Amino acid sequence: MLSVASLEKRYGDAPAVRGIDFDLEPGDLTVLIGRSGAGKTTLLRCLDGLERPDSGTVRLDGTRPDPTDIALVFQTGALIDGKSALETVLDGALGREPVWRELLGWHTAGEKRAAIERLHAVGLAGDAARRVGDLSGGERQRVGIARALQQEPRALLADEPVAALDPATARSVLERLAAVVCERNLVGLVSLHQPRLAGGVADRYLGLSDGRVTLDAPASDVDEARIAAVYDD
Ligand SMILES: Nc1ncnc2c1ncn2[C@@H]1O[C@H](COP(=O)(O)OP(=O)(O)OP(=O)(O)O)[C@@H](O)[C@H]1O
Repeated sequence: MLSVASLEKRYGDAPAVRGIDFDLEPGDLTVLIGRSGAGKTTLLRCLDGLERPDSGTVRLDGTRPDPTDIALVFQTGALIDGKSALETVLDGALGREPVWRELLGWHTAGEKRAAIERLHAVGLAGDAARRVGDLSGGERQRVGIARALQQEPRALLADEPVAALDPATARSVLERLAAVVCERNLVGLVSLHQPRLAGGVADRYLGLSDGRVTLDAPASDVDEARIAAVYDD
């Protein structure tokens, strides 16, 4: 379980997130919603360790997470166009393999097998050799998810991973995310600009308004009015 308690992050004097408390169960995909500036990215970056919170705690199953325990997928995938899909996924093992091996691009047979399996999990097994720069937006995002899985995280976070995609492609990427979170029993937390896309894939909703949690409920208890209230606050 990912447990967040009393999390606060300020930029200068301005609080970006404050008094954040929640628990997320593995196997569930939680959709993080809130207006622009509500603090979604800041929260995800604090969970991933890219930002240091001013106060509060983040725990995975009761202990402080290791750097590789929590993976974050970015909006544009943050991929290098010239690399193949397979090479990109292999990069996800950075931090788990010796630095010299990463620098030389040497990977063990086991890592390569695992990377192919992760491409398979996101529906791209046949695209391992393709240049990332030649892939569609949805395929790139799925490579980004496979790379995050290669990190062997216990929690998979994504910051607006489908913002640049058309609705049908966005939906299929979210369905893949939900599937890998469920199959691998990961904690899943994904921020979305369009909450409508979450219907049917979200197990839980977490809503932020002005840096505070104003919605934390299973999807079965959340209707359009509760979602709208997060944006009205
Ligand atoms: N590096 C930074 N320096 C100063 N202020 C920041 C920084 N990053 C975020 N903020 C501020 O913190 C608040 C929360 O921003 P954040 O990016 O977390 O919101 P968000 O919900 O992700 O917004 P969006 O949906 O537009 O991406 C905003 O007021 C923002 O201006």
